Amino acid sequence: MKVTVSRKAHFNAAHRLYRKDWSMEKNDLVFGKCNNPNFHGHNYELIVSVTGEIDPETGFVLDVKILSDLIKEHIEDAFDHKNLNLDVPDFADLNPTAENIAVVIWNKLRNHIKSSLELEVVLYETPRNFVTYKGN
Ligand SMILES: Nc1nc2c(c(=O)[nH]1)N=C([C@H](O)[C@H](O)COP(=O)(O)OP(=O)(O)OP(=O)(O)O)CN2
Ligand SMILES: [Zn+2]
Repeated sequence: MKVTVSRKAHFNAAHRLYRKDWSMEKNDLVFGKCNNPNFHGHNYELIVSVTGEIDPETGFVLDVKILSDLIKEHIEDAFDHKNLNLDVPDFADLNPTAENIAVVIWNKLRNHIKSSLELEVVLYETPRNFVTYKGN
């Protein structure tokens, strides 16, 4: 019997969507207002879910405090109030789209959660736009 435990988190960050190897015109065409050279920001909402068997001794799939501490240390402290393009090395050469941010978050957390547990990341870039990554 598998159960899913989820934790919500939040970070505020700036970004610009563009490719360094494209002209301004092409970036404008593809990324529109998201290519603003002066950046723009989002209030990102993150839901991290872990699925697995309940430990019969503790009644936990994973102590949600452990999940909360992992998200704070590896995601919130790294991304909150940062410019993703300029301040976060993961995006030095990777466009900080919601898709890429979700994959980066998943990879950062995966190493710290035992492999028998499934991991899913849902990232809301705006209240209406969100992406999901489960590692495949
Ligand atoms: N597939 C993706 N498409 C877009 C992404 C993305 O990460 N993945 N990102 C953006 C921009 O970051 C943009 O800032 C999104 O904001 P906005 O268009 O303002 O958001 P909304 O759709 O919620 O606003 P509306 O008022 O509903 O237009 C664009 N595309
Ligand atoms: Zn944006």
